[in-house]
Amino acid sequence: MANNSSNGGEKTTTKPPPQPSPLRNSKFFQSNMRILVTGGAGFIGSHLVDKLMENKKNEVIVVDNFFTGSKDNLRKWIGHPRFELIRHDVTEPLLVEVDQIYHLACPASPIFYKYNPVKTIKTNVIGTLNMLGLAKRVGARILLTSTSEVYGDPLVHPQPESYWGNVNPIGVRSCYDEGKRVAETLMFDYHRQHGIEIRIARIFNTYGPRMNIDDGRVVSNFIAQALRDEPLTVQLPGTQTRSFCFVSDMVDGLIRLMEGEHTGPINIGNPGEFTMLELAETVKEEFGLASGKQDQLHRWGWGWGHLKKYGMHKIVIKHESRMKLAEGILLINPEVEIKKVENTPDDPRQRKPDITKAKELLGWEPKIKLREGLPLMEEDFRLRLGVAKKK
Ligand SMILES: NC(=O)c1ccc[n+]([C@@H]2O[C@H](COP(=O)([O-])OP(=O)(O)OC[C@H]3O[C@@H](n4cnc5c(N)ncnc54)[C@H](O)[C@@H]3O)[C@@H](O)[C@H]2O)c1
Ligand SMILES: O=C(O)[C@H]1O[C@H](OP(=O)(O)OP(=O)(O)OC[C@H]2O[C@@H](n3ccc(=O)[nH]c3=O)[C@H](O)[C@@H]2O)[C@H](O)[C@@H](O)[C@@H]1O
Repeated sequence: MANNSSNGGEKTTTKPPPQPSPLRNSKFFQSNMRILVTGGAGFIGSHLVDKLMENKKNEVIVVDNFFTGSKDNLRKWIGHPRFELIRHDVTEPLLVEVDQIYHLACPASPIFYKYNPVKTIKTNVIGTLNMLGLAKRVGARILLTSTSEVYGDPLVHPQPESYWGNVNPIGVRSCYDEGKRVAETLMFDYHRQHGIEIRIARIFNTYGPRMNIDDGRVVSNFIAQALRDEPLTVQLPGTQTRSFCFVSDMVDGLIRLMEGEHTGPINIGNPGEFTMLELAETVKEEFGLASGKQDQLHRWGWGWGHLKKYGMHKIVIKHESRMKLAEGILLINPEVEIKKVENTPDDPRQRKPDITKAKELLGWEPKIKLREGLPLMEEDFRLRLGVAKKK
């Protein structure tokens, strides 16, 4: 579409979208989808690589600077003929022939992204610019893992994608929150100006195996503290809420978004909302007893829900815990303390995704509840911490 600038300057025309490489129709392309995963050595990225590699038609290239990720997360793929790992910082240009780009490179834990805020915003802005430039050059479809932090400390609850957010532009979290907002802006500008195929996922709090044990995020903190018999540190006020999505559900959502026909942004998260105090209590309950508490109670003919209804479940937990402690099969001390500690500035007070779009446009919704996901993460942490189950 031509448009005349108001001062009679040069006519500007929007270039036609780049045609996919003619090689795309070659037998080779049809037999192999080449996928770049930036940040693929990280928590979500390494689970995404596992899933992508299950498809024998996929070739996966991971680039990562190992700031928060680890080669250990990818050890089972190193040396595999359809897999390549490149140490590369996305703030530097990259040249690889690929068909799809999952752009996950960015430290996710507040402790890490606040450690070097200038680098964090460079990664989000320059890193995303470099990946968009690559997508334009090779005609690749690109997915950005954005975040619920683009809503800031939301005044609308739950958060739909149409909500523009309530973000502090100069706070200690702005490197990440505003960095991701600019990344989204760049994605849409390349889409409108150059016809790049884009996909934007707004990821909500995700947890699961392979999270960094000491990366400071709440679920990893509580589980590591519980296993080390340390107090669970609830940051004030403790009534702030989050909604937690298990990593396998998250990966499923990302792949559906990439393979689908919608640019997004689309919220991907679990609408199950908890306060931090409730989360701490859940960790205590779930880990205060080894598995089998449900069978034990059913043997007694008591339904867990029945007990909870009359508030008796806490008495049973204490009783059961003391029994199992004696039997030496307790995972943690059920009396582990919950300690309230100071919080950091601009911590959002509430967060819950409206996932209507994900359901309707991607046919996706999370399957794993928090009480099902936590034990899967506890097993991973126990093994990595070398905390043997007592029986
Ligand atoms: N986990 C969550 O709860 C969550 C929530 C919302 C959004 N996200 C987003 O999802 C993505 C992955 O998050 P995660 O939880 O796996 O985090 P993570 O920190 O485990 O993984 C990020 C990966 O990116 C790499 N990386 C960071 N900066 C880089 C750079 N400049 N160049 C190359 N590699 C770089 C890290 O080394 C790491 O391997 C991030 O973009 C994050 O913002 C995560
Ligand atoms: O889902 C999201 O979009 C965001 O979720 C997290 O950000 P945040 O929710 O701040 O993550 P946590 O550090 O896990 O904090 C969650 C809540 O737990 C509290 N918290 C944290 C740690 C702790 O030990 N105790 C505790 O109560 C925090 O104050 C906060 O209210 C991720 O770190 C971000 O990368 C991501 O973008």
